[in-house]
Amino acid sequence: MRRLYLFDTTLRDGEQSLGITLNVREKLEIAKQLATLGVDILEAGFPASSPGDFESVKIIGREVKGITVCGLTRCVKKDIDLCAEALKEAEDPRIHTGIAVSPIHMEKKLRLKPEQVIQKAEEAVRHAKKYLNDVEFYAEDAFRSDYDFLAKIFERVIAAGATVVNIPDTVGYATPWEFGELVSYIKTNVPNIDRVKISVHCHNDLGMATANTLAGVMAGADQVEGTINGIGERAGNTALEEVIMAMYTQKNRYGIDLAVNPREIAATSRLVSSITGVPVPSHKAIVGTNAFMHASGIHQDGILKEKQTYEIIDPEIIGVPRNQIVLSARSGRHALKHRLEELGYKPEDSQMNTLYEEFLLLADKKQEIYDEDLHVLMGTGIPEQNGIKVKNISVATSGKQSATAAVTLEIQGTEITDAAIGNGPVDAVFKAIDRITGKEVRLEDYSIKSVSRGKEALGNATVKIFADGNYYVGKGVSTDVIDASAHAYADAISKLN
Ligand SMILES: CC(=O)SCCNC(=O)CCNC(=O)[C@H](O)C(C)(C)COP(=O)(O)OP(=O)(O)OC[C@H]1O[C@@H](n2cnc3c(N)ncnc32)[C@H](O)[C@@H]1OP(=O)(O)O
Ligand SMILES: CC(C)C(=O)C(=O)O
Ligand SMILES: [Mg+2]
Repeated sequence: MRRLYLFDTTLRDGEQSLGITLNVREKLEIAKQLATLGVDILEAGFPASSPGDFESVKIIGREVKGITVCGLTRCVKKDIDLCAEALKEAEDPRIHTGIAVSPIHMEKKLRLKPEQVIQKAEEAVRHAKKYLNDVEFYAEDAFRSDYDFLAKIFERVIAAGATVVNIPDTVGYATPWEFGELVSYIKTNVPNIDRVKISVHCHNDLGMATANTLAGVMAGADQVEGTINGIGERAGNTALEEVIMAMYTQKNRYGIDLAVNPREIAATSRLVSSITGVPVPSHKAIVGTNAFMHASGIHQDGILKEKQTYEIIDPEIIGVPRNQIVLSARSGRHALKHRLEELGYKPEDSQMNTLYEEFLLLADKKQEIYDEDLHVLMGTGIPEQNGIKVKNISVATSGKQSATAAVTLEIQGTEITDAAIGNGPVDAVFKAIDRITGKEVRLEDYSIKSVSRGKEALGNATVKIFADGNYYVGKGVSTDVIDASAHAYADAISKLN
């Protein structure tokens, strides 16, 4: 069996998605789940980018063990010094340094001659090696580079001590057969390439990131880079869950071994979506809510006769259980506990009474309780309301005219009420919250979607605000959309310093 290493960059390239800014606590929570999933390398951030990113890499390196923790740098000494400093307490640290190698990037962006680029690359790798042994070198925009030049720069960074060479298709321009050829070219034309690991890092601009990554693996790559749910710069990165399951379903055919636990895929996807505020499309491969649903009669008939007629993956393998018990207000604690355990939760007996009371309150409003409701009940997706709690809302609307909202918030133990007029009830509620908190924020995005099913489905509101030069995402869940929206807005504001 050939071992394939999984390099997760959800917290670095994934966080480069427009509008995502995660704080240290949020990044640490995702990092711990990625370690539970079993990725081999976790790229925690770009320490030179901001004090917040530095802190995240430092804390993840300190807290998350049993995994390689990596930080990104440019071929700039100051970036490398900061990265090494941030990784000081990591058990198994890696510096990921590199520079662009395509003619357009070297000439127009870096304004450097090819030989100067090689020198910077060598110096950066040598400098990083002063701090630690494991140094990965990325050749940004490798796919659009001159392959002889690419081979030359890899030869020189390997001589300087690189342990991994990364071949990125930075702008997602490759097709699978071309990308496979590139990896083969590097394998056969770079002296001493067998001393290092080859990594592939693909972007999804043409919708081919996963296909290109697999072509790279078939051509001999040892490591694949990607993000959970495929989030990332522009159209995103390779979705790691797709690579994992492509390998898993084809394990016997290709003889590739991974260290991951596929049962954690669904939970990891949910956590990343919930914390980043980036929804997973319902038809998304592997982790979309419809990925294991069968809608049309001929398919349903086939599935009932033999699951494998239309199902290439047993959903339980990725942690999506087949639902056998229908939960309602008539269910008891045993049924609730059984289903929660099937979903992967481990409720303590002492928690069950409170959980059951909350369950009954929800079940009285709904005919049926679905798994999505239970995830919300268990707190996955319900944000902590740090400091600001929504205590009461009353809204009056008059047809097409403006709406009035009175809102009571509890801020650090004190209840404050105020009212405002708005262009519709949600706007009125947000304006009342602004009056109470006195914060200057700009609403960037607002969406509400159902997170469960049925007439009384839970509404999941996501609010993105801009304040103090940063974006903040807040979430709120309730059977009442105005209430969910108010919680989401208060949650976003509570993240401001
Ligand atoms: C393909 C990728 O995903 S690469 C990673 C992208 N991630 C990021 O950019 C992280 C967020 N970025 C940042 O916080 C900032 O851009 C910083 C801290 C990295 C740099 O900020 P600044 O010093 O203000 O530079 P700015 O971003 O405006 O310009 C980039 C500079 O780095 C140079 N540069 C770009 N890539 C590299 C590299 N890999 N190695 C060396 N120099 C590089 C550019 O040529 C430019 O140099 P110049 O100022 O001499 O023209
Ligand atoms: C920094 C490198 C690895 C990158 O993200 C890219 O080239 O896409
Ligand atoms: Mg990238």
